[in-house]
Amino acid sequence: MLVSTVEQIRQMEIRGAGRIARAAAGALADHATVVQSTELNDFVGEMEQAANLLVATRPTAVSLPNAVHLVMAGVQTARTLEEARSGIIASASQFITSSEQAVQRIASIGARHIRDGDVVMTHCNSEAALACILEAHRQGKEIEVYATEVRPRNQGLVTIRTLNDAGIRTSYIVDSAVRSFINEVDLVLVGADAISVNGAVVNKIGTAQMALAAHEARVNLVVAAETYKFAPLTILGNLIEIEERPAEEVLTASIASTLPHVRVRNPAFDVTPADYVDLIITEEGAIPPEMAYIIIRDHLGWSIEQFDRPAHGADQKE
Ligand SMILES: O=P(O)(O)OC[C@H]1O[C@H](OP(=O)(O)O)[C@H](O)[C@@H]1O
Repeated sequence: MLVSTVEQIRQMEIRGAGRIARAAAGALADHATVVQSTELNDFVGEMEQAANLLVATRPTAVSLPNAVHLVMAGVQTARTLEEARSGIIASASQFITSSEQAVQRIASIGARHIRDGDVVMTHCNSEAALACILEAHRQGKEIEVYATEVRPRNQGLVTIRTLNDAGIRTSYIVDSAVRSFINEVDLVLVGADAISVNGAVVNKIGTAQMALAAHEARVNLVVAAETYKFAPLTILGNLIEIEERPAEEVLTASIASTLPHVRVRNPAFDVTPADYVDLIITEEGAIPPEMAYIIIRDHLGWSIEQFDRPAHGADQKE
């Protein structure tokens, strides 16, 4: 299970920041039950190796290290192997349940920000953002969605399938058509893979240009994100790593081999500065991006005081 989960996350068969986090928690719980060690130290070592393997699969979605951190939290202080094992299993199950509840809570808070008659534009396939749209629809609001294609992995297909199944009128557009349609839109609603202490939002590549278009057209941009999408280490000025994926996702190897002077760049995410974000819907409530530090301090338990060196340049640069 550990090896297959690692591979599925790497290959994006399991994808979406929340789903990745829950899959990692589940894989750790499963690994804790199968590890053969008879000594506490060996067990802890094996589990830490598994944790590192999971965290290394995809570098951007901070939900992954946050989930692993929460699941592994008690392991260092466990007095016996059994205590360490049961602690991991319990924390993993607690994380999975609270993550699912967080999405439901975000749906009900987010739906309040979608009005009857609204046209909503979304990008990529975010469970949290879609939950808000589905909940607004369930409440009987007449809404319409513009969903992008999301090159190169086409996650937009998953989004339009979900919207179609719910009976929501949807326009499917190529990524480059965002600005052409932004004036027909009342609200942009997207998810997040990571949110920095200064409120910058890291999400699927193309989000930042959608945000720019929304800003220019004076359309509000709302982000739906669980509190474990906030990145504690950005307090120290650490930047969130933007994953660059294989060239073959963009250009087939057979075409690429005929173009020796062409290099493909394939970043999976981009950074939307806080200035372009109107609201972040978390399970704890809707907050302005400027309140990101409060979430990191009060809900993830990391505060600036715990570090012995001062924070420096905490801006997430683009
Ligand atoms: O957690 P939820 O809201 O489902 O998704 C959050 C974000 O995770 C996805 O990343 P990818 O498709 O795994 O690269 C998208 O960028 C999406 O907006």
